[in-house]
Amino acid sequence: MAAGSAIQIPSRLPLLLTHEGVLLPGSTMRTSVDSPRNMQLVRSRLLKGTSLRSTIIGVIPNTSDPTSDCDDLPSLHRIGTAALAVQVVGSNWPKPHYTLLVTGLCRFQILQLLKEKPYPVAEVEQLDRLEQFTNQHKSEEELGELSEQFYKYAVQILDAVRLEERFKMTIPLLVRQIEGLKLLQKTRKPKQDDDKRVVAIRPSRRISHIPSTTEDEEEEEDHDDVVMLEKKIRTSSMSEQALKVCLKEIKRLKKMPQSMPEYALTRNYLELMVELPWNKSTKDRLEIRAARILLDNDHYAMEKLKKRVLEYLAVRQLKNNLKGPILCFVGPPGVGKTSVGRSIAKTLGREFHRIALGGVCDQSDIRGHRRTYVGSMPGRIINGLKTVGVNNPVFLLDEVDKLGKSLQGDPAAALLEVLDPEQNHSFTDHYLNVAFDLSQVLFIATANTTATIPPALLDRMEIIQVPGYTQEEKIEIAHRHLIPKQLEQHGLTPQQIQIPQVTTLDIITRYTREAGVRSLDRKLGAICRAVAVKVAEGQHKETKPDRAEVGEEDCKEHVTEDTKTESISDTADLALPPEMPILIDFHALKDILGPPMYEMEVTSSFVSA
Ligand SMILES: Nc1ncnc2c1ncn2[C@@H]1O[C@H](COP(=O)(O)OP(=O)(O)OP(=O)(O)O)[C@@H](O)[C@H]1O
Repeated sequence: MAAGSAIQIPSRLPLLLTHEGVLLPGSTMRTSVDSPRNMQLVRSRLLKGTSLRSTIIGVIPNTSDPTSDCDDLPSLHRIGTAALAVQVVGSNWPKPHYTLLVTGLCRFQILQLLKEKPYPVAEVEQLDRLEQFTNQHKSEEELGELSEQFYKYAVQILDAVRLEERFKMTIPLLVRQIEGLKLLQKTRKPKQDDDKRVVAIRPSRRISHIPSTTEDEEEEEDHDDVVMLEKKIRTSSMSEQALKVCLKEIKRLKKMPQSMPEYALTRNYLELMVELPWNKSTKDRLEIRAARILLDNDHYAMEKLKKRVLEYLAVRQLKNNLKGPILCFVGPPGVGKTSVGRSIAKTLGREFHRIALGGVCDQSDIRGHRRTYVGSMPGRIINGLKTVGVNNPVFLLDEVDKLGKSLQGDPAAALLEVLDPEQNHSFTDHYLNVAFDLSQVLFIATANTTATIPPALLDRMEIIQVPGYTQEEKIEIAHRHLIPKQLEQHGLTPQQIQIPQVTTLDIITRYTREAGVRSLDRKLGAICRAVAVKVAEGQHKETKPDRAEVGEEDCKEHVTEDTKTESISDTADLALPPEMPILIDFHALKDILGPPMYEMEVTSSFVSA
């Protein structure tokens, strides 16, 4: 198959021995040159100084050349490719080597090896017709080039000198290659889809041939959720303005890919809008006589406050939609301001929600953040409405005197709108961005002092002073409310503990000094705890009478064991040990609460006076 009038390659060619990759005529290959023989060939035949000489070399595939010079030349593959070096790049890292870019010209076969050192040179016979260096043989050679990665096949293609033979060899390879490419295309498809998802999720998923059931199911679920959400929006009783906004948002949500952060934001917003009690309210059960009884039962004394609350409720009963003043209970800590608020809600049969305003210094705490903010939330008013689930709860704005002010705005100013009956029917939280009617909400505020309440806010409220209690009132409160409550909390009964009024007076005068009763309540709690221990120990002694003489230490050691073995009937029989009820006298008081805290002070002031 020697070429006739076509271009002839030299009959003697220096040989480059490659061990990876096969250079086929018409293709280009980058090969690393690092064995001494190949290095020598590059230096003396291809390089002239630092520039490249255009020399044709013979590239012999499938030959692992030994790294040492002295070693014999390995056996060479019979057929090689005459090639033109296009580029040589030298490097010293990690060891001296060249990277050679060669273009295959035509096949040749070795006739005779002329020399082995310093690099092999052979007498060759050209096997392919070489007309031009470029596209002439491209169509044939492309076949081989395509399957170049199949190394062993590439060598066979190189060996197939006859065109017919070459086709026979290449076509099955090509078919395999096409199948492989098809498969590759299929597996890559979901990735492309992922990119497309940003624009439209559903259509692209349907086209995809890759079965991804779980993802599809998830999407279907989400789709169902959105449909459900839309249904809820349409059936909810929200205002016309809110409905309009929600429908617009749901339309946006449907088009939005779930991966977008805004998707979750919009969804949260819509869910809140659906959850809000736009039209849901509890029915007021207002009966002034019952209200009076309930207030009297819950709180002792506070006559002025109770009277005003009853007046307020009575007017409400007569005139339903009262745009009345906001009541603000002002008094020292622990005088029952919060608990009266709770009682009012109970009296009216309304939900109760306490909003602690102490330390709030950000306007958005009341009005919410705009939805463009990262981590935006509705304000405390809207949140409270969501929590109670009705639009007519009793909101107790606790500690209005402790509202702060900061760079983030003045929360007191935001409260003005909330508390103004003329304005609050269209209160607009920044997060909702639509008006919500607060006119049905009953606001009650509490404060320790009016001095720090902003005048504009003070102006909107009716101040009811709740003074501190007298000693007698405190004793009554303790015996009517606090002691029964503490006994219940500690699992005690009046048969187990007795606190005489003189002891209560001792606690009030010698252990507490306050206008309210919170400290008194705490001391009573401490007494109940101590008595609970005694009662528990007494029960234990009664269960095991033979151990009565045993030292206290020994008793403690057996507590767990005994508790395990005790039957319920045993404990029931022995619920009242003989020394019950435990009487709390001054000695017991000293034992439990320690020495009196204020006695010495009183005495010394008395003496000095
Ligand atoms: N007149 C009263 N009758 C019955 N219990 C009372 C009375 N006054 C206060 N209490 C009780 O005292 C405790 C403290 O009351 P509460 O928390 O309502 O005080 P407060 O005035 O709101 O205090 P603060 O200003 O610190 O919030 C509650 O358990 C409450 O039941």
